[in-house]
Amino acid sequence: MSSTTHFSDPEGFQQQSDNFISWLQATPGVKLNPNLRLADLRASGAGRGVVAQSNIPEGEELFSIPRGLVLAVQNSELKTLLGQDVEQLGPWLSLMLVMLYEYLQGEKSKWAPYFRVLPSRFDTLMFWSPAELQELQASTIVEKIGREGAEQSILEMIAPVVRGNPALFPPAHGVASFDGDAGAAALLELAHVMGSLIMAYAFDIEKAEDDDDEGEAADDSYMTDDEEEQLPKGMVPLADLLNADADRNNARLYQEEGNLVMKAIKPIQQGEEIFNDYGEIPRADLLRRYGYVTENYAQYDVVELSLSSICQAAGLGNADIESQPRLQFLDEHDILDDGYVIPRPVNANPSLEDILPAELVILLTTLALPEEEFKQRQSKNKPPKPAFEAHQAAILTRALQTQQAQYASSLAQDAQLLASLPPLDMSVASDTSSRRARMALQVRIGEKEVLQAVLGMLEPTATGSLKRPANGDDGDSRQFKTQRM
Ligand SMILES: C[S@@+](CC[C@H](N)C(=O)[O-])C[C@H]1O[C@@H](n2cnc3c(N)ncnc32)[C@H](O)[C@@H]1O
Repeated sequence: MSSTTHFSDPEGFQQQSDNFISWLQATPGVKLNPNLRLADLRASGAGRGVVAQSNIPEGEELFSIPRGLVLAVQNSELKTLLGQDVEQLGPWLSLMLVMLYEYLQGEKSKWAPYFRVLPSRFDTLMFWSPAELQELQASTIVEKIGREGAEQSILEMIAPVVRGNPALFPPAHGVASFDGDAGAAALLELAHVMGSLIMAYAFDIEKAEDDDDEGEAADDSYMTDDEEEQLPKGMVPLADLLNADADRNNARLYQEEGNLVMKAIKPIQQGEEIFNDYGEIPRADLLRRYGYVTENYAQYDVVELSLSSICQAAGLGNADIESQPRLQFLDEHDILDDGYVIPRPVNANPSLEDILPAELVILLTTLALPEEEFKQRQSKNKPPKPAFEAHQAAILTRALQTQQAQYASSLAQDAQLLASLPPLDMSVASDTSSRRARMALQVRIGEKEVLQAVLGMLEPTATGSLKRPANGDDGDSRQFKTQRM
């Protein structure tokens, strides 16, 4: 949510929007469709957003931002001033360093009017207290926040550069230097603001020659390990002031040779908000990355099972690949994962084939094989096909039931609690903890609904395990999708 409390100067909100638009209009190469307005949507908890002032046909250009105006490593003078290869820090940390530099330059930065419209406080999970995180109960999203790892990277990779170049990074936030404990705390706070902006606002920037590619929002968690595989990131003024809506996406960013161009992908009516696409993400991830949840993302909710919980449900002592031949076997064939995602069954007549990833079914099948059969498979070096029978269903049911039991409240209790809450009034500065508690409640309700739905679907097959042999020929072999979320 982006309410009044998220912006450092809420009184000057409209003035800053106007100044930002004037800055864009005055920048050579920027093209703005006159039918757009940068709107104040704080009353609905959406901060700023872009709204059509008259009807806009499909395909019309909404705005065009020259590549040179993107707040990105290659456009900042920092790389020349530092005399070191900033890019080697990877896409996240290099942009974070550049944003710290530009932010600390204050009015001297080319992007000063842009910084003034960006929020400085967030509801993303990185900023939740332990007590607030507890409201998510057993949600596996908590393990993906990665605050400790992010802080370690900032202290190891960013802090030495900042401290070694005080003229480029003048201390701010009430400290005389970024050295010492107080300095480190101030630097971490500032770096988290930049990291959160990158997570919720930045785009992956394709190289100019990859003409006409679609722009996609920066993916994945705040500073992941696989940085080498990622494209450089950049903050694209105005493009990142578009909100998103799961059902009403009507605009897309196209990365052309010299410009990043936002175009209408549907006819847009006067007064309609212009929405970018943040992807088909579960509400848990929406909350982690963007700090808000809306009901229409419920269709993308998932439940995640760890490998160790599945192994436990299958009666294995541990999920250690070296000591478990069945896991080792799958790992050698590159079909073993740390965790498995089961999406919400959304079709009118959902089937297990639609929702269970083939890799999960292969794991369950391998774990269910009688020892003799497993040895035969091993000697033939052939993993089993994904066939879903009673024994597999029984293991999966146990794993899901164990997961379900880890939530501190039931789905019925949560649904009752949500129904008893008064409507959220974003026009008054709502108390942060209750706003976050409500969002956590929505996320855990979604996960419990998925658990309940999948358990219901498994029941007919799982109860068959009492009647059918584990390797029974009468089990139903089906086609499972190899594609996972
Ligand atoms: C790319 S920015 C969009 C601009 C943002 N509204 C602002 O004022 O700076 C993404 C942030 O906008 C907010 N947001 C986006 N879509 C939203 C929606 N449908 N409802 C509420 N907040 C939304 C979230 O705070 C999210 O982290």
